[in-house]
Amino acid sequence: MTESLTLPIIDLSSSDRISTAKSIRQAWIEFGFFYLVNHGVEEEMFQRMFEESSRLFSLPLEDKTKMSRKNQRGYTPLYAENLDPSTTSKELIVVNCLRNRRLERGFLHWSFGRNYQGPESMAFKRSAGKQLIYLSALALNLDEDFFDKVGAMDVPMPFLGLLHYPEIYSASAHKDFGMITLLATDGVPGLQVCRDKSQQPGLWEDVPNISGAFIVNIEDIMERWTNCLFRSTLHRVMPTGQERYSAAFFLDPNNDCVMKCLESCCNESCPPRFPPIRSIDYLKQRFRGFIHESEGFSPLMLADDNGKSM
Ligand SMILES: O=C(O)CCC(=O)C(=O)O
Ligand SMILES: [Fe+2]
Repeated sequence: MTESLTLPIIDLSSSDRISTAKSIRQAWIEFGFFYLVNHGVEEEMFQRMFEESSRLFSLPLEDKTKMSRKNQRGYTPLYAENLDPSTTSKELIVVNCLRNRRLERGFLHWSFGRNYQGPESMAFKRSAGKQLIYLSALALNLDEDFFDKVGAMDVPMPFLGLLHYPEIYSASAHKDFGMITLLATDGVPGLQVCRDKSQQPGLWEDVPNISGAFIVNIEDIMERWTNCLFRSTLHRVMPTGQERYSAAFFLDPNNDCVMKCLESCCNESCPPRFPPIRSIDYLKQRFRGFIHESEGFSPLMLADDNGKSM
């Protein structure tokens, strides 16, 4: 039987930012995951977003295919993800949260909470994602605005992935590629993490949903930046026989930001493990081969802020 994991709970509304940053550091070293509460996005917005997601996924396949994935955004059908061909992979719709396209506009409120009054860049400054970036810098003994100073956040790349798992569908074991993920689920179980990927067979633990909380995890870019101090943890979604909806807000640095091992994460006895690399070059390497290039379905490309592929 799979055990349930008790992840730490981080309260974003706490006025003691130093203590919050310490708890985040501990959580990301130990688990790579935590629950985030009091983050400013009301439960009612989660509800509205899942209703809208359900409406979109129930459209006929030909309508969904018209939104086929291009430049990192749009519809990815069942089975198209290339994580593990032996499993039944979910369908998803990816929207870029900092744009004003018709499909994307409706999700801005959800992504940014009630603070959203436009323009999007202002809303982003107050979003839970941005606050987490500030707290992560503090957690790494850096200036709060460190990630602004290195140009990671001047044109951030936040993508909202709406995910749909029909009854028997799942997501195979993977780690996320970017910086930080904020995940909301409709409460149907299935998410599991494997804390020690070297152990064979791996021990998978359930991550129960907490109503109204985000499940937040570190992604590979942050693991690399921190010289593996913070853990990008292997996770998957198992089929439960119930239809399931979730939404993942993937926060990536600006494409041109160069990720160089953070000074607070290396020293003579622990030298940098990875050479510096531009965020876009790293992500391109990682995304290559991730999506099947089937007929009528665009190969995955990364886009700059004007929607041009790079
Ligand atoms: O649906 C979930 O609970 C997890 C989704 C996920 O891990 C992902 O999209 O990267
Ligand atoms: Fe993931």
